[in-house]
Amino acid sequence: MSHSTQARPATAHKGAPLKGRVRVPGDKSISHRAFMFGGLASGETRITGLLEGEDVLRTGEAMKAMGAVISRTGDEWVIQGTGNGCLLQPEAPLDFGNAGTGSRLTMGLVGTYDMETTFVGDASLSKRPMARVLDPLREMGVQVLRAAEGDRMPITLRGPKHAAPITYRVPMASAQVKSAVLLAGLNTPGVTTVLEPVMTRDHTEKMLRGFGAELEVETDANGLRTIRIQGQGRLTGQVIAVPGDPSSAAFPLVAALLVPGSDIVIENVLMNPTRTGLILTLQEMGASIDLLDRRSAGGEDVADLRVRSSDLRGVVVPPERAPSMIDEYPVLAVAAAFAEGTTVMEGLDELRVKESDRLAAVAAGLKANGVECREGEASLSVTGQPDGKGLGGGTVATHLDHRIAMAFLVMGLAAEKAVTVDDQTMISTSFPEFMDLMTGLGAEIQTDRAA
Ligand SMILES: O=C(O)C1=C[C@@H](OP(=O)(O)O)[C@@H](O)[C@H](O)C1
Ligand SMILES: C=C(OP(=O)(O)O)C(=O)O
Repeated sequence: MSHSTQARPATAHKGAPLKGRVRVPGDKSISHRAFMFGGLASGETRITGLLEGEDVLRTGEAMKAMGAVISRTGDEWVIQGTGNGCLLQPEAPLDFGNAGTGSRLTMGLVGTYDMETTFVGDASLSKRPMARVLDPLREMGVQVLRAAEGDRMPITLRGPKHAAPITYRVPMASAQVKSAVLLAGLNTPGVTTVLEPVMTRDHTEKMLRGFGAELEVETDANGLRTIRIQGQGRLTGQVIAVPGDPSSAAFPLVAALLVPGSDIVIENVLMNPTRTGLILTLQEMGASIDLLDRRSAGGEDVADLRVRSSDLRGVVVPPERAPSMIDEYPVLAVAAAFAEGTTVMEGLDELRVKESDRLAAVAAGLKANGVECREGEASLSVTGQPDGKGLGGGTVATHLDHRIAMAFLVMGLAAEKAVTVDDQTMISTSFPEFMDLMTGLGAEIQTDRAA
């Protein structure tokens, strides 16, 4: 298992303005799905721009363990898929490391196969709730042979001889749960239906269609989405260019807003409307973010983002916006720490079950660095200090959570005193180039000796 590696702290200091043009790595959600659907389809899938973060690479390893042939040639990843309905029983447990998306989607993907599959993960993933995926799978006939208390990993699934299609209303705003049910439907005869009351990222729907699945979506007047997938259809290999991840772009973006005199461009960022809540919120706060050269690439909207340092003011972020910026709250809270007035964020219940309890981790990190904030059950309010005076000087506990580490390193670039995070190793799960990219823009971040 990977994360027995020693913790490596890092410290960020206030310094010169950030300048330059950068590209962030490929979108994590699309990269996971590209490996999965390519591994399942008939024929060859070729992927450029794939995120080569640990989370995604583990999905690739899992697909290999079930029969896909995956190789990297130059900048391209090439997959020979197993062909529809032909996944093989893996010989060893599938180790998903830190990745909720990889593990939950794969449970859906393989759960309805007539085979036994074991899922393991690191200390963070082993604490995360899996009942949200196991419950609908049970309804489809999947047996959970083993699970730790409260339906947590390690988990062993045994697929049924004949899976049954279901209609499932997703009880929380979660693209992972929606996707797991749709993927289970792929190997189930008949039509599997997912009802989604609150729209979440739609990469599964879009990409499955692109691979040739028979999938239809209807949205009613109240915004309820009905997604129907015809089981046992045929997926065919595709050519995929993965756009830059807006959830990774968020870190250099907020850093450039906060460090006076900064002016940067982040190229080729995914602008799918289910992912742009942070940009909208920051613009409401007064951020100078220009979307340059908006274009369509591989069925997705992308743009180059020009970001200039800006004076921010506090806003109220409505709960219904949460799904479109769910992974961006830690760095938004950091932006709010430098805004005039108070920023109120609501509808954050899902933050409690990410790689860490992000609501608690963010509040503790802000307090350790002199920021006034209040943590509610599912809300956070942060009162800012526009010039960063008096802020910083603390060490933040990251709890194996990449986004907590990156968010607080961004804070250190603008606070009066340096900010230290207790461990930067997890950053490689989603953004291995983070340190190089940030220091290339002029940021002062030092890696400290192993703790
Ligand atoms: O489907 C996906 O690719 C993801 C969905 C989100 O999780 P939830 O579905 O748990 O909200 C998000 O936090 C995660 O980083 C990626
Ligand atoms: C929540 C995240 O990922 P996952 O659920 O895939 O671990 C994230 O990347 O912020």
